[in-house]
Amino acid sequence: MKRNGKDGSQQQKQIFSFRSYISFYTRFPIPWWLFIASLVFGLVNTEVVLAISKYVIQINKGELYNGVIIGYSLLTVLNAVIAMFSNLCGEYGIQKVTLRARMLLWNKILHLPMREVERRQPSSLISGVVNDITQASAVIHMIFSTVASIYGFIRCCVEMARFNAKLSAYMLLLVPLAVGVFALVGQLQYRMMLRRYESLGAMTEFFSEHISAAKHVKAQAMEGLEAEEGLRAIDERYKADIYYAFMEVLQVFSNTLYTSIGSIAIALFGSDMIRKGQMPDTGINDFTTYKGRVDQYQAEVLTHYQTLKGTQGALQYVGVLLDGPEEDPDAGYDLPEGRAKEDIVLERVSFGYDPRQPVLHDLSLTIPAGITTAIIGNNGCGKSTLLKLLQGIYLPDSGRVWLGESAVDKVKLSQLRRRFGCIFQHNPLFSGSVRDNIAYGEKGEVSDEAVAGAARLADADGFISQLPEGYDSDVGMSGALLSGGQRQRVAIARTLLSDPEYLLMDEAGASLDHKSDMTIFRAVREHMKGRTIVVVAHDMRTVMEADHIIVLNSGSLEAAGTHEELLKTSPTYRSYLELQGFALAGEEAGQ
Ligand SMILES: Nc1ncnc2c1ncn2[C@@H]1O[C@H](COP(=O)(O)OP(=O)(O)OP(=O)(O)O)[C@@H](O)[C@H]1O
Repeated sequence: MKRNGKDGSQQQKQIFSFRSYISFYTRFPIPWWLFIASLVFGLVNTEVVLAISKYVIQINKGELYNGVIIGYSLLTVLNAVIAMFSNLCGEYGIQKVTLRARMLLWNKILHLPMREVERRQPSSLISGVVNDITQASAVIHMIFSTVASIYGFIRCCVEMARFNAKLSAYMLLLVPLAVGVFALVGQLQYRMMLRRYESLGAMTEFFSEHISAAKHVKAQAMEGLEAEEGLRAIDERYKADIYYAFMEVLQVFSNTLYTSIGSIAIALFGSDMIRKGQMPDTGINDFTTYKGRVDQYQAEVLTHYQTLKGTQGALQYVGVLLDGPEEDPDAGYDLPEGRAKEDIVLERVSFGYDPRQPVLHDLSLTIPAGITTAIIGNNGCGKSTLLKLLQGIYLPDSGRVWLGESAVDKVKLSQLRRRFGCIFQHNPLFSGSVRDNIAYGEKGEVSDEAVAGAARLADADGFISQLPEGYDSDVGMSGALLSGGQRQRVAIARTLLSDPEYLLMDEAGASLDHKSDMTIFRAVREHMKGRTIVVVAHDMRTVMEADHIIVLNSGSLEAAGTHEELLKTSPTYRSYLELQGFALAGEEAGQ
């Protein structure tokens, strides 16, 4: 299973350029002042470090005066304090960047077009918000640290050159070697990091999907097979981690090797200079003190480059996501005021989740305002898809959906969707109380009476009042503490509380017993009297209660009309009635 959707990561590697990577940081406010403060502390600390070096050289020479010891001690403490403040500001900045980047990503996910949401696995999106985004701050912090490190590098080089210009010149000749090695390792770091994050995403996807299906795994005794599948997901991450660890070892090795080459060069050239009397006997030791500082700052600068490349790999998925399309629910025209007085019209609508495989073909039909319309058809013929097009969850590939005079693809989606209430076969509940779930989506205070009224309409108040804490009872994660039918009633109550102008019911009664299904359906119709209801149902008793019936056949319109009309015009309709045991006498059907 591949993270990053069906297109795989190859395509995303091409899209997420270095420029996109950098422009990621223009998408949210960055607390520059914290990083600047961290930088200033860092620069001051460089001076303190240099001053300490001078004391160290004096101590090495045996100049153990009180002033030297006290100065060395005070500066060492000062160094620690300044470093603490520098880190404090930097860390605070990092956490702020992570917070803002996370919010940015969450908002993006909320506004992804449905096609995009489905193209990406939910767990990949979760992994983006939870894991990947934590890398976002690394680059900002690194920019400032790099400035401090470059400053430190130059200052230490100057001091080193003052101490011994000739030996320093030899050392600087080694710098291009270090740059080359670190650049190579940086490129590797990018690839390894990308692989790590991809495998982490794939592993998260695997476990979230398979753990949530634990019941089915047990029921079918598939533990053995699942163990093998799980091992494959774990193994990918294991390999990515191994490669990354090797790369880190390589990084440390190249750093040590570079430092060792420097030390050997100092020993060779330094001893020669001592022999020729160009340097005091303690010269190598003193020079090494400066050289150590130079190496430290140089390694910092080069490691920052590697971090930059590594972060590019870590943010690849997030970056491509942020660069992708977005739905603006407040763009477009205002919907005219009015309550359910407008027909919904589909005009030559064609649509496919994959445009190469259309689900709806050139479909034209009218859903009359103010009455109940039932949609029937075989499994997979496109009934639910049609409902999604009505609310602009998807837009047609061709043709148009109209709400009265308003084209659905031109109006503000936020206004359009608020006019619709939807009850599906499976409705998600959220962790929290029954009351919270019924009032979900309502702005402002919702009275207990309004919540109870909606629950009564959905025939839910009976079971709710028997729960240990009534309306305050917890429904569990995704409503797991309630039965399927109870969850459905809570969802129906929630939809009715929102008092929609158009109600879409997609096999809403499937998890209810027959009696409750009809009782609730009738109560809902009574409550919605004069408003538009569109119901997708397989139970012909429900269908026959509708005022208008649409029969779909493989994504096309077979027939539309009243029960009596369809008995004459739709073979599919007649066959459904017969299959469910309704006797067809002439043009009438009765049980
Ligand atoms: N999110 C999706 N991505 C890709 N294909 C989808 C998606 N949802 C549905 N389909 C496909 O579109 C077709 C129509 O599905 P739809 O759910 O609209 O059918 P339906 O008539 O409501 O079926 P049922 O009676 O079984 O609920 C099916 O072939 C289905 O596989």
